[in-house]
Amino acid sequence: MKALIILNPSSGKEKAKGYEEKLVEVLKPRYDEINIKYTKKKNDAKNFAYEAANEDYDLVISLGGDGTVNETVNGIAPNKKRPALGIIPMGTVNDLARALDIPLDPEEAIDMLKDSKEKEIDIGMVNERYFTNVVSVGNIAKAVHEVESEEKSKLGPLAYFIAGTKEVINSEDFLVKLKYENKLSELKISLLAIGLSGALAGFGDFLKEAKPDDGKLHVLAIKSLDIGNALKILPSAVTGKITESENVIYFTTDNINVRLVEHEEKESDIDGEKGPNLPLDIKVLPKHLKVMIKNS
Ligand SMILES: Nc1ncnc2c1ncn2[C@@H]1O[C@H](COP(=O)(O)OP(=O)(O)OP(=O)(O)O)[C@@H](O)[C@H]1O
Repeated sequence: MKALIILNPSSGKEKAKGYEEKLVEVLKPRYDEINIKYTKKKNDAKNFAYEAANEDYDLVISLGGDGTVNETVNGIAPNKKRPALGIIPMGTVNDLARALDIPLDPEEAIDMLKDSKEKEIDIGMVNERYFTNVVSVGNIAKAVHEVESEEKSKLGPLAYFIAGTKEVINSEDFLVKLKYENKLSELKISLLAIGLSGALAGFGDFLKEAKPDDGKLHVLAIKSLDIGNALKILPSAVTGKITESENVIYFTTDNINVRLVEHEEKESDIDGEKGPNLPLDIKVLPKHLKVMIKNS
């Protein structure tokens, strides 16, 4: 068994390297070959993961923040034979770790690997890129990623929603054309989020219906929002019933095309990073990625 650790020395306020030794010790009983590669710049993690898949590695561990996880997934995903992904979260948001209940404390995440199992999860493809959590159009995702971690752990989904709501209210509506499963709809909205799991942009249990391996894209569109109807949505968001709210359109599909009707340009956000401008072609790749999770 072969494992590769992709370590971003700049992650987690440059603390990532401090976890290297412990991680190697924990992997030793299960893996007879363990290698470490350090990233220096953009796309290193993606290239290292791609090479590892072609060199028959069984496991690739991302020791870094969400940027490193995203690149690692983008390196693993295009291959026929795909190593499992391990996540030692060193970021501020750690979306995928949150969604899969992987400990957010790096020490605990390393300890988890002593007794872990592989889980196959869906990932998505948007234009030529892979994503693990959510593609959004509108200002909400940016806002969500700006919420302080302390606020997050105290308030949970509520903190995200409040941050998001502020941005949604301040953002301009836009007209989109959605094409999915032979249906065509034109909507005036202030936010569109297309996600794989319930942790839409870190919303925790925001969408109770969504499971990381249900083979579906969960499409959530919020119609024009003012303070009044934002406050109406709030209680349903906290209880995970946002889809029942009258200002929200929610459906599932396995692929969708999103284009603008009036605006000339609008950019997307993919898993908290800048994505391509619209139009977007999005599809789900069911159970395409194996991730190490708690064995319980
Ligand atoms: N040795 C390095 N020094 C500085 N930057 C690096 C190095 N290696 C990779 N990077 C850059 O680090 C970024 C990814 O950082 P990281 O994995 O910490 O994600 P993040 O999204 O910044 O995390 P978060 O915002 O959650 O803390 C990428 O843009 C990559 O180009």
